[in-house]
Order: sequence, then C-alpha cells, then structure tokens
Amino acid sequence: METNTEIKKDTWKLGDHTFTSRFILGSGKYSLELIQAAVEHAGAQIVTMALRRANEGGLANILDYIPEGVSILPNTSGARNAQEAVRIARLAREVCGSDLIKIEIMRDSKYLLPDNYETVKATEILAKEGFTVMPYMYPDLNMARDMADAGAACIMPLGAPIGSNKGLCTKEFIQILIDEIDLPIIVDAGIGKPSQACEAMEMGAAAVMANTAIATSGDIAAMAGAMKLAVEAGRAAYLAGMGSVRAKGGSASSPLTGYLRD
Ligand SMILES: CC(=O)[C@@H](O)[C@H](O)COP(=O)(O)O
Repeated sequence: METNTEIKKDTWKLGDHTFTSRFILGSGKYSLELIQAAVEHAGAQIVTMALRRANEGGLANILDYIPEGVSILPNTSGARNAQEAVRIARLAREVCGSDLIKIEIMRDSKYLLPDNYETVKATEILAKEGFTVMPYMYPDLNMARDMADAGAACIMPLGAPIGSNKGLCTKEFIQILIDEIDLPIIVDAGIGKPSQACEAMEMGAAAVMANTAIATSGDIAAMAGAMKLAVEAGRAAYLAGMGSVRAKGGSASSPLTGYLRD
C-alpha cells in the first residue's frame, strides 16, 4: 500500500514556508561561535536575528554561523512604534532577502511588554507589502483577532517577560488563543526550561521559541537539544490526545472489568 510520507512528517506552515521543526531558536544572547552548535542541537529550521545586533557585529559574521537551509527570522527589536517597526522590517528584507518578519514593538523598557495596538498597525502595513508577518504580543483575544484580520501569518503570545525564564505565566490566555484563533500560535518569551516548552506544545501550540533559557544554561548545546526533545514530546502528546482528568477519587489501573479500551 502506498503511504503519504508528507502527511506523516507533521509539517506546519508560515505563509508559503513549510517546516517540520517546531522549535524556533532565538540567537540574541550567544557568542557567534555557539550559535551554530545551538542550531544543530536544537534541530531548528528558524533562527531569529535582531537587525540591531547584526549592525553591531557586522552582518556577514552572524550569517556565516547559521547553517545552510535554516531560515533567518529578522525581528524589529528596538522599535517603539509601528512606524519604526515598518522601517526596520523593510531594511531587514533588503539585507536578509527573506519575507519573514517578527514584529516586536515595546515602549516599556522595564518589563519589555509588547505594544499590541502598534503591533496591529505594523502588521497591517507589512502584510500588504507581502511580508510573512509574525507578531509578538501580550495574549489578548481581541487584539489577536485584529492581528489575524490585519494579515498576520501566526500569533506569538508571550509566556512571561522576555529574558525572565518564568515559564507559562499567561497560560490560560494562551489557551484561549489556541482555541479561538485559526492561525499557528507560537509561544514566545519567558520559556525557562524544557518542561515549560513541552507544556505549551501539549496545550496545542504550533511551535515554541526560546532564547534566554538556552543562553543562560550551563551547557548551551545540551540545553538546545533538551528543548528540541521537549517540544517533540509535547507535540506527540497533543496529537495522541491527553487522558481525561478525574475530578474526584481514583480509578484502579488494573481493573478486572470495564476496560476503557479493548
Ligand atoms: C530573540 C527574541 O526574539 C527574543 O526576543 C524572544 O522573545 C525570546 O525570549 P526569551 O529570551 O525569554 O526566550
């Protein structure tokens, strides 16, 4: 019998781009030498790049350390409003030759929380210009709907403030987005350890992105590998379908009658 291997691969899409890896690696906090090792161990097919970092160190350098075939995801880090984000995105497309753009707009430098309103405005402009727009946002259903209507290719809600390693503080609200928004939901920021990445995937997230958890670990390559396994485990569990939670009491694991499944 003929089998469809494409279906078996469990691919997912962002605009016209198709991926098998569901772990997106942030590259903002490593030395350049460690980026390649982290990408390889993470099995990542998408790696972020802040344009402001590229300008600091010399763009040729950072791109030299990203393995071939891996998509660069420029972000608009440093933008304080839609206008600045649009300008950075256009520059990024010229420099990287990629239509992917992660919109990050922040006016608050203490908590680094994204400005959802300005993000909707930038999404609308950039989607019309043909970008595959990936808006980073505070998880709010109404704003996520506005981003979807504006042409976003996915929604990237934060788990906790960037760099905090605090985990899924916004879990309930991310679940609402997963349930209600018909776009890939990519949990981004605050993921502090593999179990949290796994939990996001078990909830039905399409992918997870992390940077600080890996960059601040004792062994960057090993932690990148652990994140990869956690994301894969969470995805497999989601596809398998979680067992139901029993509100009260227990239930014998080896019943003599009444098997749940034959
Ligand atoms: C690199 C990048 O885009 C980060 O802004 C991203 O949001 C990751 O956040 P953490 O560093 O908390 O994983």
